[in-house]
Amino acid sequence: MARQVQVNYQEKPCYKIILNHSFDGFLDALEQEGIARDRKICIVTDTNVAKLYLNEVTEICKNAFPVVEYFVFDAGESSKNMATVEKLYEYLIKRHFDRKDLLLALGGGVVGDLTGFAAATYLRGIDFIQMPTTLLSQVDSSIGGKTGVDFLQYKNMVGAFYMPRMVYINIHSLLSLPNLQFASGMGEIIKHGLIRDASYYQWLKDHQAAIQAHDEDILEEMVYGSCLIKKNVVETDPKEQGIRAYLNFGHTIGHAIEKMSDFSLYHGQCVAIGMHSGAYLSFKRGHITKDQYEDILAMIQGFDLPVSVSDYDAGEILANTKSDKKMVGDKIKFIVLEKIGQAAIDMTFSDQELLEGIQVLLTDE
Ligand SMILES: O=C(O)C(=O)C[C@@H](O)[C@H](O)[C@H](O)COP(=O)(O)O
Repeated sequence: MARQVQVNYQEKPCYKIILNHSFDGFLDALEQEGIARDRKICIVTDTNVAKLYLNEVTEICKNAFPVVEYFVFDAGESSKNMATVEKLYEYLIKRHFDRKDLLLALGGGVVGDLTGFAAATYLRGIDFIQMPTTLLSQVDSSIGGKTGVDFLQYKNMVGAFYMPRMVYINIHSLLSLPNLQFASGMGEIIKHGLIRDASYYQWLKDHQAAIQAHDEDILEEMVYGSCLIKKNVVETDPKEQGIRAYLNFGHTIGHAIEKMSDFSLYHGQCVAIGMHSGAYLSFKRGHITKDQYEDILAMIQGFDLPVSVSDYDAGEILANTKSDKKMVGDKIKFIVLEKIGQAAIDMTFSDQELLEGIQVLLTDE
């Protein structure tokens, strides 16, 4: 086995992130973590991931579990809702899944968030394992126990903090990712460096060519580094009472653009665009220099991510930003960079300043 990261919850060991280069080590990982196998398992995945990995993972599970079921839903953010969760509940009820049984989330962020939420609520909570297959889910959404679905016009509006029993990462699955999805994950990875670790940010710059060539050892190093940063943040503040909000850098405006694009832009692309605003406003507040601001833009673009949008109205973006669930009264909980590698919460931005931060994103094309 390659590397492992222990994640604690409320200062007690809770689950491990296990990095590997195939799905083959999954049974050994279950054994190592003392996860019982004399129970039913339901693999939850989407139509895209099912084509790639469902057979392989099902065969592996059949060597360990007496009953292996699978539930496949349509790929995409449009499935991340209560209707899909209800279908999953029904599927589990019909197959007599009880409280000692297990769910396995095989896929990206939508699969992990939705399966985790179903696990948190079905029979008041059954075990689940995260098996993230996208870059974004490996470094971000599978870690920290945020589970949930979108509701009405709000992203991740209904959910629960609910910890997985294990996160099993197969780095090799990154090699089959479409370029846009790989870039989307890089958005969160760049964010990790910017908010928490300047040396990791520099490392990403220094290894850009190898990362983009998908050198598997370098990818492992990068995923491991990001997992460590995320682990550190969620251990310090598991329920987002304080510094966990730093992980929202780029998300406040990013979520608004994601929704306005009708989810045609990937999450990480929208975070990249949102980070542009965050970096710009950090520069305007005098926290970072113009050179650093420009360096951040170049870094984001260097990893094939957008820093602007066309055909959007600044006022509309602001209005959508203000409908984010993270508003405190009429104030936006905005995340800025105090310097490269250190974020801060700032609730003092006026609408005028925010509009200026949005304006820099808009192009005429
Ligand atoms: O784990 C967290 O906390 C994060 O905020 C990580 C984000 O990158 C992630 O997109 C998260 O799902 C956003 O959560 P939300 O509470 O802002 O919806």
